Amino acid sequence: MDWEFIQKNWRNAIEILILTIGIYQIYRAFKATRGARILVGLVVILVGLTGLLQLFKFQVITWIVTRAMLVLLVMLPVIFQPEIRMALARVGSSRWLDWLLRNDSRQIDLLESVNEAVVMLSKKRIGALFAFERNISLKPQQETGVTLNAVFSPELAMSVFFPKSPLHDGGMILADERVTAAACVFPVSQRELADRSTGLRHRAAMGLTEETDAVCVVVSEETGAISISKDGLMERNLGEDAFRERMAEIFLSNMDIDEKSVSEKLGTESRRAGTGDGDLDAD
Ligand SMILES: Nc1ncnc2c1ncn2[C@@H]1O[C@H](COP(=O)(O)OP(=O)(O)OP(=O)(O)O)[C@@H](O)[C@H]1O
Repeated sequence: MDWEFIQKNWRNAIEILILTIGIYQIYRAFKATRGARILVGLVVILVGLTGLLQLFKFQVITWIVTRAMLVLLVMLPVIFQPEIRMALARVGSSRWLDWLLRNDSRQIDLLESVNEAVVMLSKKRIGALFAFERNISLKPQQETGVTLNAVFSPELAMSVFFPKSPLHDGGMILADERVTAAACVFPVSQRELADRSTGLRHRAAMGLTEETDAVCVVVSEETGAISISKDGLMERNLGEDAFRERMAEIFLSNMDIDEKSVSEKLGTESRRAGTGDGDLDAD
């Protein structure tokens, strides 16, 4: 490799690198979504069709396919609207931007109340589903439930999810440090899950986090197990400490270390004052 070769080709190398990173990032953003399969299907059909047309040189079909591709190009943003929204939201919620848009202490307080509520629900084996709105609005899901617009408290969560309460069926949505609605219906994940026993509450959490950047917390009615769903994936059977740590990681990752230690302290104190009466069970 001589100097002249490098001088001639360095632009190409950078271009290839940018394209590779770009394509990989698009693949990563789409990977966990339902649109991924449609996209792979479309690419396979297009590559196959183009290969065949090059081989046989059918003029009329080539003309039709070229025009159809243009129409498809216009349709793509419509077909992939949820995936595109999610991909953009992921860019928007990257750690760098989070760092710029710091959280305040209200979020620490809310998180502590949520942790306390979830642990209480788990110990009493009361099934619950919480969704935390982030960058993508959960307005469509809110409209399926009952608007509350209330300050969150563990007592409110217990009352809402208490069996036979009028609002216990469905999920509670939290946005801007408030409870916006309860008894909301979330989209149920259609993914083939290895574990066929996964019930509707857990599937609804995964469905919502597949389609939006929300984070869901599920308390199993059957076992009391606590799970967190993010990006369409489910972290199951988190013990009390693991759950608190994971929540802090997700929601407070952009905070200063001393702010975090304040919240950890709060967590320890409220754990000592916990009102639950049983141990967590695994699924
Ligand atoms: N689409 C949905 N959106 C929100 N909540 C839902 C949805 N579908 C079901 N649920 C809630 O899940 C409850 C049924 O849970 P199911 O027993 O099927 O789930 P599960 O994941 O096995 O949970 P558990 O471990 O608590 O039994 C319903 O009573 C309802 O409150």
